[in-house]
Amino acid sequence: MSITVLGAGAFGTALAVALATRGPVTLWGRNAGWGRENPRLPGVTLPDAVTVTGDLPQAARADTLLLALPAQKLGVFLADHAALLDGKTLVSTAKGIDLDRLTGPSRLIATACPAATVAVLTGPSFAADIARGLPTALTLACTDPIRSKALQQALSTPVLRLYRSSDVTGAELGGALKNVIAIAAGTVIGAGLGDSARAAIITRGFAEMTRLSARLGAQPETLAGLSGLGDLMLTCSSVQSRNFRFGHAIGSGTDFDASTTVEGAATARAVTRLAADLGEDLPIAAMVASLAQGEVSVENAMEHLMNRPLKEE
Ligand SMILES: NC(=O)c1ccc[n+]([C@@H]2O[C@H](COP(=O)([O-])OP(=O)(O)OC[C@H]3O[C@@H](n4cnc5c(N)ncnc54)[C@H](O)[C@@H]3O)[C@@H](O)[C@H]2O)c1
Ligand SMILES: O=P(O)(O)OC[C@H](O)CO
Repeated sequence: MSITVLGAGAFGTALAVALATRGPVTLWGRNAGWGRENPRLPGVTLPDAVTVTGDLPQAARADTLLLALPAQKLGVFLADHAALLDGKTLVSTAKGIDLDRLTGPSRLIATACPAATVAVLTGPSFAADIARGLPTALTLACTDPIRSKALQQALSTPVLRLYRSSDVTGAELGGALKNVIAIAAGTVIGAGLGDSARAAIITRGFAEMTRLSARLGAQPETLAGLSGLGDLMLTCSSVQSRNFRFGHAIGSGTDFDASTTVEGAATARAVTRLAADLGEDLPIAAMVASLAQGEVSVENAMEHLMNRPLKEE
């Protein structure tokens, strides 16, 4: 299997480094002139087995392409380059819901590239950890059982352990929705509301994740796995997470670099629209959408959440 990673941000670069322990990997980036150390992943020197290129037609010759672009950029990228990508095995690593189309990466791929085999690679994993070779476990979701096993074999290493799933919808929703809840958790901690409040927001946030995912066709057990609960735990508990740090900045009223990829901000807005269409009540996601757009103060948002009508768990 020949492998190219499309998208030379922190995660694409980390995946290329990890997979280079198995053989040659091509890493394509639109700005690929930074040499052997990507400023998005400082302190990591690319091994010789990684070829960096800005030539997309050449990079897309591989049969398996890992898409490591932000979710809000993926739809246009796929549409622009469908002629190069269709018919390939396309593995999305993006953790978000497209705000314009209200859909996850797998449907974006299937729409733009109907002849492609679609897979999703997701789960608790910071780029820096993967690039350092720290032990990591991920979910590889694909509905084609033969292709799924082949991908699992090809993308696993002694320190990167992939579990298979056929629930593509559940796997990608877990990864997208946990980013929204991580912003909420960061906000709680940034505002000094304490660890008990964080535990409450994570747990009630998980209830929102499973409720919406079930309405969209996901299996509950997928949400309880690495791609859902596992990634939720990681992202809500670590300052390595950009989503958590973004929330922390909101909660503490401090500045945040707007060029940082924070998937949960746009995804919260997408989730709020999806929930309205489905008649689902997702108060934490709605709160994150409002906070991220500066429409509500942290104090008012928390007061609103705490004073909703009392209910059964
Ligand atoms: N960083 C992590 O730890 C991590 C872990 C797992 C999953 N992810 C997911 O991977 C995805 C990418 O995140 P990241 O951390 O690599 O982000 P990043 O901000 O480090 O990099 C994003 C990359 O996408 C490129 N890009 C943006 N728009 C583009 C376009 N239109 N065409 C081509 N390239 C474009 C940028 O140039 C940049 O290199 C996100 O969905 C994220 O949730 C990230
Ligand atoms: O830095 P974040 O918040 O985008 O999180 C990175 C990964 O998704 C963690 O699994």
